[in-house]
Amino acid sequence: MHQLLTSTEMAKADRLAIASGPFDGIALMRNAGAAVAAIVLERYPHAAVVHILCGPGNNGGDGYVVAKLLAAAGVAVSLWSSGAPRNGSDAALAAAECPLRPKPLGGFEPAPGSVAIDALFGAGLSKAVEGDAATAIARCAEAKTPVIAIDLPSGISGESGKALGPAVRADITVTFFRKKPGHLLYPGRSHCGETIVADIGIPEDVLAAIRPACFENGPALWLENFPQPEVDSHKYARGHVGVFSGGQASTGAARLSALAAARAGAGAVTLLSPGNALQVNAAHLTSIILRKADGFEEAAEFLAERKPRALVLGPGLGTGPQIGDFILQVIGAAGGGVAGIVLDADAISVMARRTEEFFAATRAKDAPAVLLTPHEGEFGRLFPEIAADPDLSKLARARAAARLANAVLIYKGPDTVIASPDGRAAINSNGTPLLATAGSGDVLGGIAAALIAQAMPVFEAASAAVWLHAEAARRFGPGLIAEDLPLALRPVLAELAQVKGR
Ligand SMILES: NC(=O)C1=CN([C@@H]2O[C@H](COP(=O)(O)OP(=O)(O)OC[C@H]3O[C@@H](n4cnc5c(N)ncnc54)[C@H](OP(=O)(O)O)[C@@H]3O)[C@@H](O)[C@H]2O)[C@@H](O)CC1
Ligand SMILES: [K+]
Repeated sequence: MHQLLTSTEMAKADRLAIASGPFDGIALMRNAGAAVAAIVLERYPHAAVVHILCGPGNNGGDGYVVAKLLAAAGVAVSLWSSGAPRNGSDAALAAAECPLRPKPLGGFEPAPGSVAIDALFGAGLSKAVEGDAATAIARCAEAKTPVIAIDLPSGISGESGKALGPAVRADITVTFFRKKPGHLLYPGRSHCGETIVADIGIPEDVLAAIRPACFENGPALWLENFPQPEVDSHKYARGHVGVFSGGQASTGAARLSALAAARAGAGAVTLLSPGNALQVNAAHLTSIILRKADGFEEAAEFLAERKPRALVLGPGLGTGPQIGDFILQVIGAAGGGVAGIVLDADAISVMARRTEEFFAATRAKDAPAVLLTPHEGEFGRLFPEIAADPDLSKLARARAAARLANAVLIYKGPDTVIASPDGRAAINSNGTPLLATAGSGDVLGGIAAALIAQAMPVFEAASAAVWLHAEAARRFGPGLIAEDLPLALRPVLAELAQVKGR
């Protein structure tokens, strides 16, 4: 259920389902309407009136089916239409099968104690909602009428989650077969309320032909690749992570990354510290290995001798010009042995001043895989043209940036998007405002590095890290600070290990 479908992919699912039978278009529409009607009866059994607002397309068609079924169940139904469905469409058939006559939408006023079904626009939304439909949306909001949206809250793009003008704020959104990106990307997500996915008889095997490239992030996406330590595994076989520390006044961020990497299962973690910060790092570390690395030569010695599988560069590293040289040199030297380099925080800000050299390094033939973890501000600095394009959704921005940088991206925010240069993307849905705390990003980088070091492919490792990080925060609850996150991973990891062991 974790695949997210674009409107083109959903239309293909529809066509393939009709071709394979037994349901034709109107039968799928009847199933869709029946699913919505069942939810209305279950959730609002005492509604005084159910207002059904139908648009001119097939979303409206679903509404006519709901009207017929609820009326047959003895519910007081009031039907409103913004225009007759096109002749010959499934919606026209559904309207013809409905015994109720719709009233013109312009006269709609929600009655006290009523519930509204939003069947105005769904996948076919093509422009901003205006006129009677916009007025109807405003009237529901003013009267605080509970709204159940069919497929999408009208006015929200299923593709981008953007509001094209006025948009319904639903309490429940019932969509069909699979969610769409707009259910998870903001502001769409906040317009959906609870999103319920209903089965309308489209067979699962249509997905093999559609090959969706976008997913809701969760264990279903990556559990297969999630590391499980073997009984006889050696600590270095469980993956060695190297984390570069900043100077003596800014060492904490790297230590948070290092500790998180250790908790996330890296067999060994080395903190590479400038000589002037060894004392302060040593005073705070126990199981983490500490090694002096002043400048590139000593870092290169570490790479050659200890053969780490993953590196974290950025937290607390500083933003001086020599840091930029250092990062480019490490990327250049890491190919072959290192499976992935996580570049976060200061590393992103520094590389944003040298994008040409940076992208040349990440695109080089033998470059290690790179994982970038920008928040909104860092994204804007590193990818200014993509960030400034008003037509792109967050999903599209993440994908374009991943392609440009030839890197996996964790584009952070309340709807974090993980994107791979191969076009795959995942949208995270278990985020929590608790994660908006200093040092939380450092922990995320460490978790991702640990999973890469344990042989998880970088896109899957990044997705798993984002999910684990949020899950740990949610379960810990209020009062969370970044120091708590590594230990808070433990119950989440234990549960995953149990599921995987089954
Ligand atoms: N695919 C499936 O498997 C299944 C799909 N099903 C259902 O079908 C829905 C998709 O139906 P759909 O394609 O007919 O699109 P829909 O959203 O009804 O709107 C299109 C109409 O609205 C118009 N219009 C658009 N925006 C407008 C605006 N702002 N202001 C004014 N007009 C506007 C647009 O006009 P046009 O752009 O052509 O000028 C066109 O006339 C889907 O969401 C689901 O509910 C289910 O039955 C189960 C199976
Ligand atoms: K709708």
